[in-house]
Amino acid sequence: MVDAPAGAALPVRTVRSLDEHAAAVLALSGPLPAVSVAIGDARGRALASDVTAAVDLPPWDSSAMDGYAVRAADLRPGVVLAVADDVPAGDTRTVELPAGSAVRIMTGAPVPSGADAVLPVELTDGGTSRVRVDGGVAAGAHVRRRGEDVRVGDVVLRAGDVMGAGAVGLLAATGHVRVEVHARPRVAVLSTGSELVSPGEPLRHGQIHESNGPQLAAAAAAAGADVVAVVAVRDDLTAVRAVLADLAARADLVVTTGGVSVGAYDVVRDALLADGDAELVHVRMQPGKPQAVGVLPGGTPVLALPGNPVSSFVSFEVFVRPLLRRMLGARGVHRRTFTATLATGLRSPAGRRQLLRARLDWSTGAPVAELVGGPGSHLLGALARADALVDVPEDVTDLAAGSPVAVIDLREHDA
Ligand SMILES: Nc1nc2c(c(=O)[nH]1)N[C@H]1C(S)=C(S)[C@@H](COP(=O)(O)OP(=O)(O)OC[C@H]3O[C@@H](n4cnc5c(N)ncnc54)[C@H](O)[C@@H]3O)O[C@H]1N2
Ligand code: MOO
Repeated sequence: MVDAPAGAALPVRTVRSLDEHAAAVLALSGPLPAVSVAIGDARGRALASDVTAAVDLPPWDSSAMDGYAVRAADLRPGVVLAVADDVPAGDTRTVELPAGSAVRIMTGAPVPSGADAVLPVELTDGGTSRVRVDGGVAAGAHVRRRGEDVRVGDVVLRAGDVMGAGAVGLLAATGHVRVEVHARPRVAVLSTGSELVSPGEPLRHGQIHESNGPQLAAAAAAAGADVVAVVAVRDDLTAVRAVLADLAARADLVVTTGGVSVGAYDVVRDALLADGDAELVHVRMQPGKPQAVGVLPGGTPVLALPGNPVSSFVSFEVFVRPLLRRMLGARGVHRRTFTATLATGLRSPAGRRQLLRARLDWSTGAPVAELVGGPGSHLLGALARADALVDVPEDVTDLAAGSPVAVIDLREHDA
């Protein structure tokens, strides 16, 4: 289906649903090539290959308590055992437990051979040469067996896992110094508009501060990208073409905002049609209707988002972020979604899937979505408060307070 604006000599647009456009965007790239990184730099990266354990965890039978390594059968209340040795954590000797005695041991120290349990110090008089037993424990008590957690050769992390703090700890514990991950996508952000001035500069009538660039750069970095450029240019076709060519040469993905609609000075649209292999799209969504997708000369993918700040924010979430996650090599590229209860009623345009900013209230235990900021795509004031997007299907025009709604969770999660 195409959308040809009446009267004007404007280029035709492909009309698509949000899901159709998201699929077209995801087709732009697969995961980037593998690189090796130190485990200290692995957080937020996706593994390019499975990781196997290089050691057992625990690597040897280990005490879970401060106390005495014993044979459980020797324990009777009131019995006194000779303390044959003292094994602190870090003791690398191979110690043996003589018959009828105890070895003082600390948490994390290797259990002497011959011992089958650790008697916590609280169940004794704490003696250092002789120890009085005040209670008993069963065989196996407080002993962490070699390999009970992880065995050498076990696959502990899989290709496509995005590593959080837990994964980094596991890599270190299982003996890894470096891991193979996918390269971070290098992203260049281009804002267009002659009305844009840098934050901090005084505003003349007709001017606004450039906010999409910093906003998208922050979102891309949070998604795991390496933001290599954040540039703003005037609505000048020659300048936009030159900047796009420069950015294409240094990035794996170029993201633009503004100038993609039907205006007389919508220069991104014109630059992409002049130089790129790109498609102008009318997406049946609100906000985010005008989009373009394609490749720049040299093959660098380009996504052109609408200029309204909320439109670019939402478009990033549903189009750019999944592509970045795919390039990063993540197995799951989409945000978590779940059902929440709508706090207030809403209306939505027929034939456009609406994504409304919301704040989730968890105070009752189940999520309640409170809309923030209104439907206008210029309403930045409440954007920082939004931690979810309420997802209203194309054919739904009215929802009453208390209705169940699908929400996209915007909060960051590891993995
Ligand atoms: N006649 C029509 N006009 C418009 C239509 C339409 O279908 N017919 N669609 C509207 C919709 S929906 C959107 S969304 C916008 C998108 O247009 P552009 O992508 O060409 O964006 P601009 O016109 O350049 O800017 C829109 C708006 O956003 C502000 N802006 C742009 N860049 C930035 C930035 N980097 N930082 C902050 N704010 C920015 C800009 O000043 C405008 O106010 O088109 C509608 N029009
Ligand atoms: O699609 Mo525009 O993004 O509705 O405001």
